[in-house]
Amino acid sequence: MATYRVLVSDPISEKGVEALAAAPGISVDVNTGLKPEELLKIIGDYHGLVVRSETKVTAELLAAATNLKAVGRAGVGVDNIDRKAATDHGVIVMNTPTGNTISTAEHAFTLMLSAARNIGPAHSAVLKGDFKAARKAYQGIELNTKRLAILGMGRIGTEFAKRAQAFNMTVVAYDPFLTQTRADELKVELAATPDEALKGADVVTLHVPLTPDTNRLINAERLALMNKGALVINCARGGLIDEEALKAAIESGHIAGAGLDVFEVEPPPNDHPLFTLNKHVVFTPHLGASTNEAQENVGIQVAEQLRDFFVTGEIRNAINMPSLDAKALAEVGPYLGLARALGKLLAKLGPAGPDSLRVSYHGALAKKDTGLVSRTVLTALLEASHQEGQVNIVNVPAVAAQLGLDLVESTINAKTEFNELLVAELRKGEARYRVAGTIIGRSPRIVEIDHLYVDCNISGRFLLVENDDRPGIVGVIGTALGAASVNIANMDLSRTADRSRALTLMEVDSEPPAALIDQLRSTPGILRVLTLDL
Ligand SMILES: NC(=O)C1=CN([C@@H]2O[C@H](COP(=O)(O)OP(=O)(O)OC[C@H]3O[C@@H](n4cnc5c(N)ncnc54)[C@H](O)[C@@H]3O)[C@@H](O)[C@H]2O)C=CC1
Ligand SMILES: O=C(O)CCC(=O)C(=O)O
Repeated sequence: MATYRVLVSDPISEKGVEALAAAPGISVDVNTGLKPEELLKIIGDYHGLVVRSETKVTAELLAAATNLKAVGRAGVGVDNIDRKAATDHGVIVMNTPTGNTISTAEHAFTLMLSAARNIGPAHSAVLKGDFKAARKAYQGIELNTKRLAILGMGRIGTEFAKRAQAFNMTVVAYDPFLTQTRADELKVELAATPDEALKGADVVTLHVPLTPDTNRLINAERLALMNKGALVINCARGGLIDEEALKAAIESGHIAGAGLDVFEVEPPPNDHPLFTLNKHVVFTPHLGASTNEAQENVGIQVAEQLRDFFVTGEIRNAINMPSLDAKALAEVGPYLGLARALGKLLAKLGPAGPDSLRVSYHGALAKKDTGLVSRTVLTALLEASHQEGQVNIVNVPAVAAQLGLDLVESTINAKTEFNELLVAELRKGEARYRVAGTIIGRSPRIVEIDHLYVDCNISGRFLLVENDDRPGIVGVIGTALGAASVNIANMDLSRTADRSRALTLMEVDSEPPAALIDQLRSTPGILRVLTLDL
């Protein structure tokens, strides 16, 4: 069994490390706190990498990670991972979306309560002996009946809303994917835009990912839409807020305070502009997910996901390719080998520079989760014209797009003579090159080549000969193979209904020599000769 080396470069729970190390064929090194240049030196030795938010998985690191197959993020946000570079290098990126939801919602809620009641500065004042002065200085606000804007109504935003409702706050939410039905279910007002949510809000809490679209989502104009004396809570990502604009709004007295767990740059510099406003802002050092429970959840989840990926090929919570759970994998798994064979076959049969690859699914197969099967056909097709390792299941859509090759998938419930049929067709202009296969019993078989029925294994060495359908050709081929000492293991004959064309597909025990191929190609009546290594 292959051994996969996994590096854990940020601290995760011990149970997570144990779960990974116990998996067959996986060895784990825990090496946290490495400097980027130190990580760069060793990353080439690893097949898997486990990170939290400290390790920056940059394009440079990925370029050096020549053996890397998967990065597991023990947490939600993947903004510390260059997703495009990972995809281009064929590296799967997985996160653990559910393990720290409650802890983060609770932490954001704690920041809201702390900001509303000045817990941070009041605490410091007590320690400094300013008890009496602090009792005067730190009069807070009640949250009861206040209007709360939630930007990002995903897992954490939804948990925050439930807690706010228990405090009798009115909740308005903006999220491009929040429907009116879901908003009604959650008993929140649905805002059509972030501005609509912020207008007249007493508190805003952010629960969106940091992306180019959400960068500086909260700026001076949006802060101005909120009520005077409003609070700003950010337990998502620092880059969501224009920190200078927040400072100005607090200094002007329009915004009363803030609770911030995250910073645009982490760790923040000692002269961070907001640090002078520590009477108004409560800070925590990115602690949202730092509870025993959350860390155990995400540590175990990431370990199990990586283990299953390396041991069984199951893909869960991938952010750069379709996921495939154990049940779906069991259903389509037998088709993956067939898909590879069809892709390789098309690479031999098809033209250079095809326009599109159409993969269609017939019968019961049409109802299964076949995204990975289509990608497998495409990968095998493109591998044939690329250097080893250049194209794989993760980066194949990007490679195909660069080549101008469209992948078109269709599910067709029409009856065929097979219960299930996988058809792959390359198109270039009006020309079509089509192959198909199915599973018979437990055995994957290629059953069609360019509309001619065959019955052929999906692996082995083959000689394909297309010829005019006339007597004697099979004899010529057999004699030539015998003379070259190439033994025929299996042979399949097929012809068109009008008997104009015939196909002979032979599984052979050794590589047919080039001279034999030339000899067959120059034989009258033989139209095409191909060797296939499936
Ligand atoms: N401080 C910490 O330790 C932690 C921070 N986080 C951060 O919290 C974020 C949210 O986490 P989850 O709720 O688990 O993610 P999620 O994926 O369940 O929810 C994110 C929501 O944001 C919405 N969204 C995307 N773009 C938006 C936009 N422009 N405006 C409004 N909504 C938008 C999405 O539709 C989605 O519903 C993560 O991306 C991560 O950055 C997560 C865990 C811990
Ligand atoms: O690993 C951590 O503690 C950070 C968690 C986080 O920010 C996330 O899950 O997005």
